[in-house]
Amino acid sequence: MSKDKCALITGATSGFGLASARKLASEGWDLIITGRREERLQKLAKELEGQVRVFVCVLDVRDNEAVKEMAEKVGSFTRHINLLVNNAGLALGREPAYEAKHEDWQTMIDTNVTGLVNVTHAILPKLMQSAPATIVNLSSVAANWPYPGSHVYGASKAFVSQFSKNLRCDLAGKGVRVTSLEPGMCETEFSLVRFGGDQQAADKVYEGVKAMKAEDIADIIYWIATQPPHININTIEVMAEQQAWSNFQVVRG
Ligand SMILES: NC(=O)C1=CN([C@@H]2O[C@H](COP(=O)(O)OP(=O)(O)OC[C@H]3O[C@@H](n4cnc5c(N)ncnc54)[C@H](OP(=O)(O)O)[C@@H]3O)[C@@H](O)[C@H]2O)C=CC1
Ligand SMILES: O=CCS(=O)(=O)O
Repeated sequence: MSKDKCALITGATSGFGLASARKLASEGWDLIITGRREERLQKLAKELEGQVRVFVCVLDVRDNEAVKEMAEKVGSFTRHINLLVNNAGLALGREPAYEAKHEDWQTMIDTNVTGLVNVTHAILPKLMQSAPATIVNLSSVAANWPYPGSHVYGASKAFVSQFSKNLRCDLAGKGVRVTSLEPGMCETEFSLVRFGGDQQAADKVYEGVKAMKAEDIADIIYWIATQPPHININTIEVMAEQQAWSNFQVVRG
């Protein structure tokens, strides 16, 4: 069994999770990669196995029984988990609340809130046994700043940010750091998923903007995880240089 550092990444099939897997592998970290799309996980494992040990686990974070099973199974791969990247998540839709589908709201809550809680609860004992360790929770600028069409997505990320701070309170002095990472616009499959597979609508989001890339976020995650053990990065909000806040809207009668 390896004594090297080991990271568990949820949502490693795309975007931040995929880029983080590559970054961490290039730095010698063993990996537990999870997500629902098995083919992508196997392809990634093949790519990285020359560099580090990789454990593949097909997992829907919404299914708490499956999450608990995964936490059991990883015991055969590693005795320690030094980094949990709680990354699996999604937005669905950009229409106003009164046109949104209830089903989409439920899926965002089930994934971004319940899924993240499921994984944290199952893996926390292993992180504590492995201290020093780090949890990086993928929140969003949408947790901090309202915008039209963000309704449940932004609210689910506000949960992630506050949960991160509350976890910090309980874990202080126990060697497990917690960071709420709050990125703005990043070009990944995020918008493609948000717009139900409409590539044109997704491309429009990034038109004329040098958006951040998944690799930028992976570098930040790696930096957070490799701070000296006595330092906790509480929150990082990060945006593309071309993105900033806008003014209040006024609806005139
Ligand atoms: N891109 C952006 O602009 C920003 C994104 N974020 C957040 O960062 C995180 C990653 O997003 P990003 O990489 O951009 O998006 P992607 O769509 O590229 O990746 C999302 C990942 O989440 C996984 N996922 C989604 N639902 C589930 C589920 N039920 N169970 C397990 N895995 C799941 C997907 O895997 P699979 O489908 O195979 O299960 C995929 O690997 C998300 O939480 C997102 O909200 C935050 C701020 C900005
Ligand atoms: O979390 C994603 C960033 S945004 O689309 O809400 O600005």
